Amino acid sequence: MARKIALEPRDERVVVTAQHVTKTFLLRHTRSIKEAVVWLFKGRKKDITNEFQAMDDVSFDIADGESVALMGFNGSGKSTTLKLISGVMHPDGGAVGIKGKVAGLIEVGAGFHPDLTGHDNVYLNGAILGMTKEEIDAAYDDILEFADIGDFINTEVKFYSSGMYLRLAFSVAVHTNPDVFLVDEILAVGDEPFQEKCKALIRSMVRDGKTIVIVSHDLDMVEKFCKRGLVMERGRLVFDGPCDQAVRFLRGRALDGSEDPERPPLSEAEKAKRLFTDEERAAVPVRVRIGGPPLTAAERV
Ligand SMILES: Nc1ncnc2c1ncn2[C@@H]1O[C@H](COP(=O)(O)OP(=O)(O)OP(=O)(O)O)[C@@H](O)[C@H]1O
Repeated sequence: MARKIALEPRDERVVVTAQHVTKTFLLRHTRSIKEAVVWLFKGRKKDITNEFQAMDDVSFDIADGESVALMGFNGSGKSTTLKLISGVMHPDGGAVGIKGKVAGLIEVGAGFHPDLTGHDNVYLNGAILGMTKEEIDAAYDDILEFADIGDFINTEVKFYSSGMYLRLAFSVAVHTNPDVFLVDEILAVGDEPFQEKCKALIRSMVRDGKTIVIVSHDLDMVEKFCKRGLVMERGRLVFDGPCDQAVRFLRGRALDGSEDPERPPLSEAEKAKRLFTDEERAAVPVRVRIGGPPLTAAERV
């Protein structure tokens, strides 16, 4: 469970809040025995581990019924953010608050036991996600129908393909009827018909006003599904606004390479190819403060 904090009474519609969240990972460097001996004899000068800040003072609120896309380049901190919301990970600093039941697909098969059959895992996973036995009994046929894995339901899940895992895990998660539904990129391992089925389901959830947070690199898809977009960059939240603007912002970053600290300044020809002019960037507000004075997109670029 995520650390519970008192949600600000200023807006009771808020169902997820992240306040000044930081998360640091310890990176261990593997060394050969020879390198380790040299390291010992040289007085253990350089640390054998170093820290990596995956989330750096990230704050946002998500209101009931919002559909939010969490975007950014590889390693920007999206999955870590989702894990903190789901409660499988805790922040080092700041706080994450959740109102209601959270479920979704963060890692395919997380919560599945490899030696149990699909059937037994439905009950195990359903219980982990907060369902009672009666609720699972009532939803069981629907779970099976949506997963559509036939007789494999009676096979141990260690023999499943990754797509079968996804089908069953997604189906259980959906049928827990969560208040906040989280979806990570993992839809990618399903075949096309199943992906379409999931997308149709997500679309209907959005229509029904369910709170959804989607992490995806499929910008066309998230633009269709989500009203709001958050863009992360090296552990920081750099954009929070309408999803179409967030997608343009991210594509602009990809084109002008401005997220790469090693990159030399842009040539005039490269600048001409950018989606956003400097004036347009200045006009796009960054709604979430990242500490310090209020920012505009132009100041961040
Ligand atoms: N358990 C962990 N231990 C060490 N480092 C980690 C751990 N989990 C994530 N990281 C690091 O934190 C950073 C952010 O990872 P995260 O998975 O949140 O990024 P992401 O934006 O989801 O990336 P991608 O688009 O590639 O999935 C990465 O550099 C990653 O290597």
